[in-house]
Amino acid sequence: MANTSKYAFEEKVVIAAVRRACALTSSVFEKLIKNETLVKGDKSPVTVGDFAAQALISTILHNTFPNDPIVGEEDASDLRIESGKLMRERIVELANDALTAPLAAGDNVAWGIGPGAHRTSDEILEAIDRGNHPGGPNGRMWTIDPIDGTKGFLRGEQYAVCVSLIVDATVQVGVIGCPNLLVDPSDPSKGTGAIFSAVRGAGARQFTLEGTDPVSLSIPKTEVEGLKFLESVEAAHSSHSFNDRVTEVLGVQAAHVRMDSQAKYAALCRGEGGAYLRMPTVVGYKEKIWDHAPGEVLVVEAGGIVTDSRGELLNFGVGRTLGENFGVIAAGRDVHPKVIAGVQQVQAEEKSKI
Ligand SMILES: Nc1ncnc2c1ncn2[C@@H]1O[C@H](COP(=O)(O)OS(=O)(=O)O)[C@@H](OP(=O)(O)O)[C@H]1O
Ligand SMILES: [Mg+2]
Ligand SMILES: [Mg+2]
Ligand SMILES: [Mg+2]
Repeated sequence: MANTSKYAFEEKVVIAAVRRACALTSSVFEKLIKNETLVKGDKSPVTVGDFAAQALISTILHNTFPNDPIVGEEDASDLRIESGKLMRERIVELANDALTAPLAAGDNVAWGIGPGAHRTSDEILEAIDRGNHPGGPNGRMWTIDPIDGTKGFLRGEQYAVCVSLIVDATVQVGVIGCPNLLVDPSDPSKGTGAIFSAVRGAGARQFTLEGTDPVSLSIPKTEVEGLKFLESVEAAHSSHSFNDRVTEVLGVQAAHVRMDSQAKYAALCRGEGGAYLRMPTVVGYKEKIWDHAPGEVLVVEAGGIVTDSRGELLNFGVGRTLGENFGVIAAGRDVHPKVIAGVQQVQAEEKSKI
C-alpha cells in the first residue's frame, strides 16, 4: 500500500534517515566502550550513539527541508570543550560513516547522503546544535530523539530512534525505529528490528529495518479485563505502584509488560499490550515532546487514543515539553475511556490519603 498523503515525501525521507540511524546505533552498541558515555546535567546518560545519530538525522532533514526548525534532545556543548575531544572525534567518524554509506533503493543524494557526503567536525557539531529550537504553536518543526531509552540501549534491551514532523502543534508524521524489537512477537525466529511509521490520516505501518515491506497496523479490540499494561522499565520515569493499583481497580488479570522507550507505543499498535500508562513519579518533571510525538500519531493512526490523565489531548505546541505533567495514557479507542476512569479513581484514592 503506497502512501499518497500530503506528507508522503517527508515520511520517505525520515524512514531513510531512521534506517541509517538504526544501523549506526546497532554498530555502536557492539563496540561501545566506557569512555564513550557521558552523564548529563539531569544525571541521565548520553552516548556517542545518541550524538552521532542526532547529527546524522539533523543533517538529512536540514539538507532536504532547509527552512524547517528542529527540536532535538541532544546539544553539543560537552563535545566542544577539551575533555570532549575523544568523544567528538568518535562521533564525527560515526556520523560520517552513516552519512556516506551506499545509497539504498529510493535514497537520493539530494538528501545529503551517499559516498562523498562527508562533513567536517564543525559541520557535525552544528548539525547536533541545530536541534536547539524552542518549539511552539506555529508552523513546521521536526523532533529528534536519536536514542529514546538510552538506559535500555546500554542494557542491550529496547530503545528507539524517534523522529516526528509537527505542523501547527499537530503531529503529522511519526517514525520509530526499534532495532531490538521482535519483527513478529508470535514468531521469535524471524529475528529483531523494525521501523514503525504513521502519517496523520494515512494509517500506521510496520516496515523492515531496511524500510521495505510495509504491513498495516491496527490495535486489536480487547475487553478491559483482558488488557495488559505497558510501562517504563525505569521506576523513576513512571509510577509502577500507581499502575498496580489501576490494574486492581479495573480487574486486569495479566502482568504488566515493562519495556524501554517509544517501543511501547509500537508494541501497543501490534496488540502486545492493551494500554500504555505513564504517570509522573516526581513533581515538576515535564515530559519532552520528542518522547511522545511519534508515538502519538502512530497510536492514533492504528486506531487508538493518546491523552493525559484528564482525558485531554497532548499539546505539542507549548515548547520543548508538554507543559505541566498530567501523565500520558494511550490505549485502543474502545478501552481508553475505561482506562481513564480507572486512572482517575486511583488519583482520587491517592488524594484522599493526603
Ligand atoms: N523523571 C522522569 N519522568 C519521566 N520520564 C523521564 C524522566 N527522566 C527521564 N525521562 C525520559 O524517559 C525517557 C525514556 O523513556 P522510558 O521511561 O519509556 O524508558 S526507560 O524505562 O527509561 O528505558 C527518556 O528518554 P531518553 O533520554 O531519550 O532515553 C527521558 O526523556
Ligand atoms: Mg527519549
Ligand atoms: Mg534520547
Ligand atoms: Mg536522554
